[in-house]
Amino acid sequence: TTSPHMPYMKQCLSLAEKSPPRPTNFRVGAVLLSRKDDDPTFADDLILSTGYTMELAGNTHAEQCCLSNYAAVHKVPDDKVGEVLPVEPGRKLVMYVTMEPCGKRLSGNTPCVQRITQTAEGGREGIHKVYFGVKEPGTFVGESRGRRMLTQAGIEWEHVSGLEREILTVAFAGHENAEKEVKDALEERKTNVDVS
Ligand SMILES: Nc1nc(=O)c(N)c(NC[C@H](O)[C@H](O)[C@H](O)COP(=O)(O)O)[nH]1
Ligand SMILES: [Zn+2]
Repeated sequence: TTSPHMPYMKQCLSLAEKSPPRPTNFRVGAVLLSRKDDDPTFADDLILSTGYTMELAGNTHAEQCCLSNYAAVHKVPDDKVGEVLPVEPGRKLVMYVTMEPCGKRLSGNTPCVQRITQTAEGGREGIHKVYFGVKEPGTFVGESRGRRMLTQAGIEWEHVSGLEREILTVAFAGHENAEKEVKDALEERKTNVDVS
């Protein structure tokens, strides 16, 4: 039996494939949903928003577009998205993303971990958990710190395994030596198997 997370990771991968290939970032896809507590088959999930890298104008990330799209629909600026995300007893906000959210961006733009943690404000929990399909490869920022920053902010995360090769192939598509970078990233995974 495949994990119940797999359909969402595949949806994120399809979103990532819409991203214009660039050598300066990764092609990533994200889905934000509301999930009922103790709902093992996720039968009552409600999808709230989706996003992919550079979907929105400028140098934008998938998670950033996912949150920005939701903010736009609710007519608030990006930094106020926490105020319009649903807060319902017995339900939690969950984000699926093909790649570990960034804790640092070479461009200096606000990292997605910060955008995710900012959804918790004014006593609202905000995003409760993040599922991602691969750790961020070392290409731009070396050892990735996103998942550790999520933990420090009290946000749960989990690595959904099984689509690493597909996710990395899409992510690196705009890079000079994409094939080698995918191979290296997969090797990197084999050496330090811990995704903690
Ligand atoms: N999780 C994630 N979603 C994305 O949509 C995306 N593009 C990245 N990419 C992470 C990578 O670290 C940054 O793309 C580089 O650090 C360059 O930074 P900019 O993207 O120019 O801000 N990571
Ligand atoms: Zn990011």
